[in-house]
Amino acid sequence: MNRLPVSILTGFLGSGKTTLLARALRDPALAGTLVLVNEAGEIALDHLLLEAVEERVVALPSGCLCCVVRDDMARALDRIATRRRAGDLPDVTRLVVETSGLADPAPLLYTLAALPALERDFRVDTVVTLVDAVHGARALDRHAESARQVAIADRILLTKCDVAEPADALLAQLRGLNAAAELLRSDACDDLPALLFRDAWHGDGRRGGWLRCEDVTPTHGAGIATHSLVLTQPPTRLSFARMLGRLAAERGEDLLRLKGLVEFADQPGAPVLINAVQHTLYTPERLAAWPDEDHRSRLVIIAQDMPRDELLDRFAEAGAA
Ligand SMILES: Nc1nc2c(ncn2[C@@H]2O[C@H](COP(=O)(O)OP(=O)(O)OP(=O)(O)O)[C@@H](O)[C@H]2O)c(=O)[nH]1
Repeated sequence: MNRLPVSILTGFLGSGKTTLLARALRDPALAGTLVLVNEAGEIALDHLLLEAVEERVVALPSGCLCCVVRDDMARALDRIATRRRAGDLPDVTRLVVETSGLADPAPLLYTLAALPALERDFRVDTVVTLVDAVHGARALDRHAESARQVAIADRILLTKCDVAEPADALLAQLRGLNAAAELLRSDACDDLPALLFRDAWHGDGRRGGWLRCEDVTPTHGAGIATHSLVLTQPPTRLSFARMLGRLAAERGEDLLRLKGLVEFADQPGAPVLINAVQHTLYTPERLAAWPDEDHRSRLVIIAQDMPRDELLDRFAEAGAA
């Protein structure tokens, strides 16, 4: 059975997640989409707002997607997987998880990857983070969760551009937090199924779009920066795996996202797609060929309070820089 693609929809309180999801679910292309909603308040309301598809929406108990609720999430996912395997959900082809506006979404990605039972059944496709063009800058300044939601995104969607044009300062802030993500506006985005699901982790990797981002020095108070590294020497698979394992173990909290295409000395000819979120290293995937003419091994790392020199030292240790 194929793994169910999962889209994670995140964004600070009131950024427009439920509004967007209600719009998206009216699209026939998303007919087979199951939705998990996780809310911050005591009373779950969002699932009521998604009435058009209520039978497809499961509201989790209140709370953030932090350690406490991770169990509920894991249980909900496990139930979906079990029912699918039993042939109970023949029409379900995708899953959207709307996170609480107060949640750091990294633990959810961790839950999906770290539990073998879930990794077998689900595949994180895209992380979409909504940022309110009106209040977004303030949320980013005041709430670390908001910054982490942006840092972990594959796509950042600016909402409420009908009310205010996003300020240059906000755009610079977003770029400073995550130069690798695609930056889109909701008023110019009609194809919501394609926004939520585009096989970003793998598809983007093949096209290498996110690898073309430039280095960005930390401008944000939270100390989150995007580092682009080009490896000058091919590491061996073992030295690279050891180094990444150490990085994830020692600095996992601060390693928000790592993606890369690396050609190994002991496996030349094609690159391997590397993906990590915090403590979680996803199974590397060997591509059939380089996605474009650029055959340099390269990585994009979004991290908090991690000086570039520290990263360079670690890669040098693995014989890669
Ligand atoms: N003008 C305008 N209003 C919007 C837009 N998107 C959302 N809103 C409004 O913003 C408010 C909050 O939107 P929600 O969709 O509830 O936001 P949310 O992210 O689900 O909120 P939480 O569940 O609290 O995290 C609602 O009143 C929406 O109608 C937009 O693009 N333009």
